[in-house]
Amino acid sequence: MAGTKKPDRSATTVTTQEALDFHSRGRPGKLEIVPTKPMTTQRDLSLAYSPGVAVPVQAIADDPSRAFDYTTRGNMVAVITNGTAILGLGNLGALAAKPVMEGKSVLFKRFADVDSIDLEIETEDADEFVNCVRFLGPSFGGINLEDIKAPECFIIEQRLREVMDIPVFHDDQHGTAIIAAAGLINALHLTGRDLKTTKLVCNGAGAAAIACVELIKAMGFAPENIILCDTKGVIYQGREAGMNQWKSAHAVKTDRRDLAEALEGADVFFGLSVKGALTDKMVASMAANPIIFAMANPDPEITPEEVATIRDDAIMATGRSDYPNQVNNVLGFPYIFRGALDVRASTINDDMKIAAVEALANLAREDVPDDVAAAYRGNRPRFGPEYIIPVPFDPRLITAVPPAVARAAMDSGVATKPIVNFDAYAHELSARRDPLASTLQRIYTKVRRRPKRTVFAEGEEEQVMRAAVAYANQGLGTAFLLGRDEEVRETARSAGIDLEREGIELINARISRRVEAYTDHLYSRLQRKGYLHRDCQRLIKTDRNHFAAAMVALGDADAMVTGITRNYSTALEDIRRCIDVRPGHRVIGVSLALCRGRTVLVADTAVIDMPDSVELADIAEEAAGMARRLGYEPRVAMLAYSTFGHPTGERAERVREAVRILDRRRVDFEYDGEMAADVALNADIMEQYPFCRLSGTANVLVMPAFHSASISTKMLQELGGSTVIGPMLVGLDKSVQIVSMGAKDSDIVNMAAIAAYNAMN
Ligand SMILES: NC(=O)C1=CN([C@@H]2O[C@H](COP(=O)(O)OP(=O)(O)OC[C@H]3O[C@@H](n4cnc5c(N)ncnc54)[C@H](OP(=O)(O)O)[C@@H]3O)[C@@H](O)[C@H]2O)C=CC1
Ligand SMILES: CC(=O)C(=O)O
Ligand SMILES: [Mg+2]
Repeated sequence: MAGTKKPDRSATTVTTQEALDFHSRGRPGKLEIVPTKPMTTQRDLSLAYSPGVAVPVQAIADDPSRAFDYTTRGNMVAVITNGTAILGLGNLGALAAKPVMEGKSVLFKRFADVDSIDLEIETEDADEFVNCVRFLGPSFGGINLEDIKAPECFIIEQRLREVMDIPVFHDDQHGTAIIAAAGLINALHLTGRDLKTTKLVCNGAGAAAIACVELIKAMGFAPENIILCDTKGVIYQGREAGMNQWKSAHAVKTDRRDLAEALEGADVFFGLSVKGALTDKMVASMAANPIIFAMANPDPEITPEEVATIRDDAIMATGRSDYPNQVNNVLGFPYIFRGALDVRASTINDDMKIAAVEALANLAREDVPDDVAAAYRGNRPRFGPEYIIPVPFDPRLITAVPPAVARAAMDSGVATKPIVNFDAYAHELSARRDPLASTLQRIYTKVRRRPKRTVFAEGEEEQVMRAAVAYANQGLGTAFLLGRDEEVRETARSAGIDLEREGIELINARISRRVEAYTDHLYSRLQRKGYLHRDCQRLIKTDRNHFAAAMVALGDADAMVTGITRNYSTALEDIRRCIDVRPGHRVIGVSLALCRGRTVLVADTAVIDMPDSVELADIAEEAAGMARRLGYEPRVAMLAYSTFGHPTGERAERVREAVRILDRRRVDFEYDGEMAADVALNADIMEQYPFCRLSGTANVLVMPAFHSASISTKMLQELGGSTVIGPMLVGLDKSVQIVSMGAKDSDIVNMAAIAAYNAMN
């Protein structure tokens, strides 16, 4: 059997500094609350607050189910902890747990569009905890308990389930059990084992471990074949030290007394304890084709590398995202709550959990279609020892797990609002995916498969260094940092950035062996534009953009990113001296904007000031090409202040002429215009023009001029809360991206990834 010899760690570990910066940058933490209704006028105030608010108040008082229509309750889950078992870090208190809880809330939103808020409760007393939570029911559609240690977690969950009429779900218990069970079913299948005769040892007898063992027993595992261990060794019948009723329920008759003895000849190891608990010797003593799920976080009981040095017949899983087979409850809680909320389930019962197990296990056995393959690092995964469970970024999860959970809730009688049309429900679920994140994910994945050498022209800047490190760390390729050695190293030292790592190369233009070749290249292009050879040499030696662009022009780098120290047009001028326009193309800027779940490309946001009709048609073609490269089938709206001839005017006529040019060119994408932005983006308004040739609302907006493009994208960003990426430069013969001045390291990495991606297209 293929073993775990080469764990894929291409998106490798982050540094301590990166983790702290990520959390402190901008608004501290990972969450903010954003209103969903306007609150700008006296009327808004009257509706949202007094007197208008009294109307839904009365409606809810008359019929409590109306709270789901008039408040956030139906889509809101509280993530609640007391911090007594934070990951595998132990009892570090409620406050220290907050980053994990904020993280869980963000994952709820990111993966399943469930709104969520974290609540940290400062007590270790189960009664106090229960009393604190039990009265919060009206605020939420569900309660996700997190990182509360055993045995208190069992008492707390049980009591809350009894007194609350919404789902109460301890994620570390049931989320973990569901994912581990799904992975186990597939691992047993791959190793030809029968559930009823397999021998399993679980290290840890806390929240996660007890729930895992209970679930697999419910699925048919023989109780006598499961041995639980804790800090005191094997939990055997008659043991007294460190016991409680939940451990006792799983005590077995055995002479084995410690983990090493328990594991001799065992088929399966479940680690839900602490880092390093499993030794080489123990792994060696297990049966042939052992199944090892080392699930402690952040560091597993044993690493895949360690197992690979001992044997090559193991199926290995961890809780981490940087190895294959991530058995982590992130695959469960967002989707389980999505399904439960969508049918307004009163609880999450065993049928719903088992439905989730089956949905996850089956998904891993399905062929991975092209558009989904992008969610996976490396090669397209195929069901096997290194792929027993889907990855969290698999976009199929949202349409696979919630419907299964919802159906099970309906069948088991706990759904108060059954789903009538499951096809329509599947569409609704797809629309909840974050399209921009999927686009970026696809770009990152493709680049990881064919890593590129990208030159970061402004290598002396701190955020550029961070971006270069992230670029290399994420397996996107080699990052060339351009700058004077001493300056670069000094800045890195004082900022605590470690540049001495694989994938980072410092390049000093002044002493580079390639200065002559780059100078000759530049001179051949500029000699008839008033430049002497020595002028070109000075530009190459002293100007980072010229040197970097020459590197790309002569094939010493695949892609380039610049822009934080120089304005866009100056940087573009520098680059154009070294790099041609791609034959038959035009250089423009395209911005990608995500607003309220919709993604649109806007062009030209960077280059042509006042385009004429031919230029507008060219912009439409370039933008449509970019849309296709990013995975969108373009529907291009040629925008103006007027719609299909009304009102008339000189600029509108230019846009109309551009449409006629596109007609004559017989381009192979949908386009129409001129039209106003609301016609392009609002299906109801577009319907008033039944002759419009767009088959749906536009996803590419060609603006009548640079100023309207730039102004509208910036307004979208600042006032509309949109995420805007770009302008992305298209039409050059080599791949270059220019970020905006003062861009953050994360923006720079995204643009570097886009540059690397364009370099392969
Ligand atoms: N991959 C995933 O999705 C998840 C992973 N986990 C991981 O599981 C682990 C436990 O979490 P949780 O159940 O919530 O915590 P709990 O505090 O409820 O349980 C911890 C258990 O681990 C046992 N333990 C601690 N150290 C050792 C050791 N050296 N040898 C054997 N047993 C040990 C404890 O034993 P004793 O009873 O004697 O104190 C206890 O039974 C953590 O590392 C956590 O990150 C948890 C949830 C999800
Ligand atoms: C993943 C998780 O919830 C934990 O390790 O606690
Ligand atoms: Mg947890």
